[in-house]
Amino acid sequence: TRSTRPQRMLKAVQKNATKGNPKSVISAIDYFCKHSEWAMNVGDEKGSILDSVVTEVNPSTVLELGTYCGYSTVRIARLLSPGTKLITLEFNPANAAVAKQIIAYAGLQDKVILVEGSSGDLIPQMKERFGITTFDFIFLDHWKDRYLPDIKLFEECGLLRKGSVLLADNVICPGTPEYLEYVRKSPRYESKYFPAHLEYTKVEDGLEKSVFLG
Ligand SMILES: O=C(NCCNC(=O)c1cc(-c2ccc(F)cc2)cc(O)c1O)c1cc(O)ncn1
Ligand SMILES: [Mg+2]
Repeated sequence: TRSTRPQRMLKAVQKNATKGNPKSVISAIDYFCKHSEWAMNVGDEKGSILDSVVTEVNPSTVLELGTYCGYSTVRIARLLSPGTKLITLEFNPANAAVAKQIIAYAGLQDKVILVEGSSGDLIPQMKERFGITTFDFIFLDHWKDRYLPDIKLFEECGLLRKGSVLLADNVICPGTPEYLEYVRKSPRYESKYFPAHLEYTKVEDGLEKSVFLG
């Protein structure tokens, strides 16, 4: 049967990247998406903004919602201090299987805990299953209608502390209007929009960075 787009992306990484070299894995995926097939990775333009926020925060506890093929997982994990791990949640088992192999090809498997399941089920389990008290950095890139219910879940589960940083992809395209209204109106967050474009296109999109004020 015909391969899937994530499987073709993995093949492109294995063909064009250097094992153990995260930068070459990132470049191989970006090349594949620009010249072969578009895919919903955060991409190089928004990815550079992601890099700068991760570097600024230098987090000890990290959560990513929506692994997809592991592109942003590799971008984040390559910047983490030694001994720091990131937890990434993926709902779709086929995507998780590809992501696992792409993360391993980059040599970052020891810095990543990939969990299959829905964010709504897994977020309340973070403390007991992974010994998390609070997250320093959260990257939201999963189903766009889950951003708002999940940020409320973070608050209810006591997973945010004064200064926790949430960075959300796709706040313009596909768009997360309810989430944007919530973080921009709430006195409990200091929010800032980083304008960019939908990955590999000229369509307007951007990232919203929201700092929890406690
Ligand atoms: O992660 C899960 N889906 C992918 C989320 N990501 C997106 O949907 C996404 C979409 C687009 C996009 C933009 C324009 C367009 F024309 C088509 C797609 C871009 C992006 O940058 C994304 O991130 C998921 C699955 C599931 O079953 N349960 C929980 N989560
Ligand atoms: Mg996205």
